[in-house]
Amino acid sequence: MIRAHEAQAIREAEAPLLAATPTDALMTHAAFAVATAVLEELDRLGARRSGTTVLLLVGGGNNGGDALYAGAYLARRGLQVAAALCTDRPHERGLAAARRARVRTHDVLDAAGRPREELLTVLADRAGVWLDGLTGIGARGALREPLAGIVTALADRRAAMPDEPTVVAVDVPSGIGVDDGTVAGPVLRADVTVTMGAAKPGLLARPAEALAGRLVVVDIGLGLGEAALARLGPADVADLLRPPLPTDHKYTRGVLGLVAGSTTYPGAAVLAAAGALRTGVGMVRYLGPEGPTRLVHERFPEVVAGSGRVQAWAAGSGVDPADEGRAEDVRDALRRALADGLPAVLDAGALALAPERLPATVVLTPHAGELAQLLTERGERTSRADVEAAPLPAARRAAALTGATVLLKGATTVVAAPGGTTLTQADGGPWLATAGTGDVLAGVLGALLAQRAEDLAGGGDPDGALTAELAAAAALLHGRAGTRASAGGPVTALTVADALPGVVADVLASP
Ligand SMILES: NC(=O)C1=CN([C@@H]2O[C@H](COP(=O)(O)OP(=O)(O)OC[C@H]3O[C@@H](n4cnc5c(N)ncnc54)[C@H](O)[C@@H]3O)[C@@H](O)[C@H]2O)[C@@H](O)CC1
Ligand SMILES: Nc1ncnc2c1ncn2[C@@H]1O[C@H](COP(=O)(O)OP(=O)(O)O)[C@@H](O)[C@H]1O
Ligand SMILES: [K+]
Repeated sequence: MIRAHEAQAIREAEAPLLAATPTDALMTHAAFAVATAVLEELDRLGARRSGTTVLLLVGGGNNGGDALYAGAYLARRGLQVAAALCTDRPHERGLAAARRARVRTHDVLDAAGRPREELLTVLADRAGVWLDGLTGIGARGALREPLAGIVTALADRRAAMPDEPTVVAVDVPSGIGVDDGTVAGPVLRADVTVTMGAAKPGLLARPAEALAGRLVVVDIGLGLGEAALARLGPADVADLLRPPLPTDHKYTRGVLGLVAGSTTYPGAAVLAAAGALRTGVGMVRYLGPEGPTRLVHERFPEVVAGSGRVQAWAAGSGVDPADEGRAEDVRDALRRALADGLPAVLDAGALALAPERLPATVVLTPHAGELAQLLTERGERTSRADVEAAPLPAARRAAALTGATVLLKGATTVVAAPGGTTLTQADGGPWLATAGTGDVLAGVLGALLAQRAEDLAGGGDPDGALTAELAAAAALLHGRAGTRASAGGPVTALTVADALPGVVADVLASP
């Protein structure tokens, strides 16, 4: 599991260490890790250390101090190091250490505090590695001048260079929303981000996540509390799955009630059923009109049609809320879930049919457009673009407004529980952006809720912490199934579902 902590929590955890250790001990530790990451990156690229020039981009805070100390290490290892001082107040001891190690320093601001673009360009062109130490967790909002202009000029330069430099960000790519993953102004896209103490939420949430490159987390010995955001790995998902026991029978493994598909969209029924069956449940009970039922049976004769006892519900995939008959089936399933205290997934058409408030064991699974509509219907005018610009805050807001757990689909999936648990998963590739994969996901999540119904039913998970982890687990299984089905090429929703048993087996075998 990767755990991310907000800037304030990092500061609070740093404070006692800063007081107890010699001056800059923490910073030199961080800087050593940055220098090591630069050397490893050069080795990976097959570049010679002695022939490489590193350009330090130095801002006025401790982030710039990290860069200066890292530059000193690199200069001692035989690299050519130049520092572009983008502030009139660089970290003093860091600057002295860099100069002692023969780092050449350049003031890239003129007397009026504006960037000397020609000098910056010359320095940028000479360097094979740029180390971004402009701002870290101390930055507030979008980068201001002169840093904004410097970053814009560098980004333009980089795009025009025949051999793009490798960009290593110190702690975070300067200018990202450290706590929420938003990108409000110019940011230099990094190939590697070396982050101190713990990951930050913005490194695991879009759009900022896409600018961070490979993530290296450096342990500097911080005693941190509960994470603000987490990302599951396969071993975490293995702990959440409930594989069958020798004593199990179909009813103890979990029965999923499925209300998906309609005369207009019959395929969704097959896809959601496939997602559930291939993830592993004791039984799927399908409720729907004759056409979709027949289609489900052609593909999955094991599905039982008609109502009966279930442990969890999945409703809404392939249902048009304007189709009154089907809408009533969704409402009926939801009424039963609420009355029986059972967990449920509400997808697609069910989102518009959801009441104002729901329990945390109900998971809403909108994509960005559907989430925008959900928020707008609850009095907070939001567009799809707004959600895409700030998916993490949007998902959290929807969880707070509805009381439900929210799984926001997209290139990175965001899961937010009303109690505050937040996870993001980025396990699949863009080939998953094809019709019907969302229906498969609803089935996968329904299966996981049915498997763990004993822990969720009857008010078992009031703040949604477990529900959210199961939703994130569903996103991991679904994403990995997408990758496995794709093998670099296109997928169809059914091939994603067909890849699930192999992914489940791999996950269960993971250490
Ligand atoms: N305190 C320490 O000893 C340690 C600090 N660490 C580093 O220190 C960083 C935090 O340092 P600071 O608290 O000094 O803060 P930063 O270095 O992140 O940023 C503060 C500087 O940025 C400027 N600034 C703030 N918002 C801005 C904006 N929107 N546009 C332009 N400039 C802006 C401020 O005026 C100030 O000069 C961490 O990210 C990490 O890299 C690590 O070295 C670990 C140890
Ligand atoms: N660019 C992307 N990269 C990775 N996964 C994606 C991307 N775009 C969409 N997905 C995933 O594909 C699925 C699409 O679901 P959805 O939009 O509901 O499609 P549909 O309604 O057609 O089934 C979701 O699981 C989503 O997270
Ligand atoms: K930085």
